[in-house]
Amino acid sequence: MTLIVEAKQRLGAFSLNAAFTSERGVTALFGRSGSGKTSLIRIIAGLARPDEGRVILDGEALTETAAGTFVPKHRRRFGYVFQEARLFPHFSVRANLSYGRWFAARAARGENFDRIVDLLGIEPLLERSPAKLSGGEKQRVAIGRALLSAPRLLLMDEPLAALDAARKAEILPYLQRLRDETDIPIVYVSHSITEVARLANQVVVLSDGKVEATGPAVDILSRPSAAADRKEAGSLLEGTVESFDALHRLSTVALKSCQLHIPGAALTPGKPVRIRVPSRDVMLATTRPEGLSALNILEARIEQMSPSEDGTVEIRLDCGGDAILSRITALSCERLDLRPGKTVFAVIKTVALEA
Ligand SMILES: Nc1ncnc2c1ncn2[C@@H]1O[C@H](COP(=O)(O)OP(=O)(O)OP(=O)(O)O)[C@@H](O)[C@H]1O
Repeated sequence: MTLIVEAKQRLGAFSLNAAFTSERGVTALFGRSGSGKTSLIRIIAGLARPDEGRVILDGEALTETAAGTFVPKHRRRFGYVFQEARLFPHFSVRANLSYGRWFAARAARGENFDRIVDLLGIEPLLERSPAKLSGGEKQRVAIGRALLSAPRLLLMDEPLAALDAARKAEILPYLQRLRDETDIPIVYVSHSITEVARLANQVVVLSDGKVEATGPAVDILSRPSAAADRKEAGSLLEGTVESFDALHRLSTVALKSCQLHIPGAALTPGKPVRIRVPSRDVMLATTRPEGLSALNILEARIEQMSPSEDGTVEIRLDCGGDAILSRITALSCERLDLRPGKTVFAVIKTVALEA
């Protein structure tokens, strides 16, 4: 799959001028409120025409202003999931799902139903009415309905934004399965770094209508500028689960050349995982600390130090090939005489890790 998007559009005082290409998996359109994410996804969907630009999916021009091409929304065979589920209130869940299937190309109907119901865990909900579903359950049904239309591309605009943290956590694993077990490409709009870190293969960062950065999620999200909110800044690491200690509910994850211990969820040995390490949860020591409750103490080399005006310094560490960010005060930097090239020990609060 190759999706090429180029779009210029004036919307009142706002001007969108963005282009990206995506190859597979989940492409996240990420940026703060008002950066142009929804305007761009509307152009991809065929809900809006750009003043200038093109949307090409696998060589087929769906929008191409230079040639006067514009395939209307309903003929693009895309699936949509919005912030609110928009289910038909008088239909059961099963009937809502069948509505999606009705739009599928004839060949794609039928065999998919059970697989999608199973993928999203909605079998027990089939005979209920939408009014009797939680927000998270509704959203899973909406995703199922979109999938049953056998879309060539799935567009998701802040699908978790209306849900509380517990419901978000409940849905994220289903979205990961969707990414890993189907081959439908997804364009996913979000302003949440946590969601993007969990789901995205590729990230397109939008800022004031323009593409500020684009590339693999692991590269883009580990940049200090990726986080709109300083509290969210951190690094994204990829590793493989080595083992799970059931007694202590602790998983061991192998990174490039070191290990991290992660509490909580039973991770499956052999599986790839992502771990986000917020920079404010990484402390530094110049000698290996002893008698400390932290389980993750990694030897690292200081690569780069970027002081901020607020009296803190962001320090980029090389931990045996993996980049980890730490934010500490300028005073601590001075006291520890930190500088690029120096060997330090990164103390990472284990509870802060999420796979
Ligand atoms: N039809 C329009 N006329 C004038 N201005 C518009 C129109 N549509 C969008 N805008 C403006 O364009 C900018 C980008 O809006 P857009 O909804 O694309 O941002 P967003 O990144 O999706 O934001 P959010 O996360 O808040 O939904 C905003 O400043 C918005 O006010």
